[in-house]
Amino acid sequence: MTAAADPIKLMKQEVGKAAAALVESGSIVGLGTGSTTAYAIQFLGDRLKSGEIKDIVGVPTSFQAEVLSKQYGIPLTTLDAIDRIDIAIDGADEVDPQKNLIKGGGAAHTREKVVDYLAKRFIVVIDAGKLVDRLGSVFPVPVEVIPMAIAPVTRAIEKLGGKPELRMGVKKAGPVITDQGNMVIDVKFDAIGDPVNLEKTLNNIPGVLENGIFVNCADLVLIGEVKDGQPIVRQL
Ligand SMILES: O=C[C@H](O)[C@H](O)[C@H](O)COP(=O)(O)O
Repeated sequence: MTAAADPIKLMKQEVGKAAAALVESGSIVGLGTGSTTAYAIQFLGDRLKSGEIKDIVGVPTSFQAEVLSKQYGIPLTTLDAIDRIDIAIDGADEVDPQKNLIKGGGAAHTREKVVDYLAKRFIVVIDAGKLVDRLGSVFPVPVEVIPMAIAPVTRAIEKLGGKPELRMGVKKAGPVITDQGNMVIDVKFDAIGDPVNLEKTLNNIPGVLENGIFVNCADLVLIGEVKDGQPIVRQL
């Protein structure tokens, strides 16, 4: 007897495949972080290996993306060696109807923001469970903070009405440390009425490096769903 396929995994695979299919030969590709983007990187590597596309080069947004890209044979570069990113593929933790995002569930939002905003075309890959009417409904906003400023930043966030929580490691004692050597405060807001302003306000607190609100940057959101037992992809 075979085990039933995990529907979330199926949706992520399907949406990852759909995003990888949008990459053309000769492209410089921003490679996002997380479990959904991991499938896009895998399928992109498959297309390269089979000769379906050629001459692509990737810009990874995290150590995870770098390791996966190497595993799947995608050549990599850095931002100082290129003058454009043609397309970026990245996941999200929440997406609202205006295609605004909360990202950073994997603590990679700072590098992701640099790469995703630079891309001429930014494709977001999610499963249907990430769609919300209003940002902040479920997921807290990740805020990357330099370690010496954790206490004052926490107090400043409380004054804004947020409920801050220092992100702790799993299978590691103590806080999560980002690829930049910083910490992450996850901030729960009751509901985010004005994501444009909240993004700026959080980034204006001294000691904050970057937060996970991404506004006005996603060009296309690919949503994985399961319909009649089959995974499908629709667009927002
Ligand atoms: O820091 C991580 C990223 O922003 C991810 O893209 C985001 O958390 C979504 O990840 P996943 O596809 O694993 O849900």
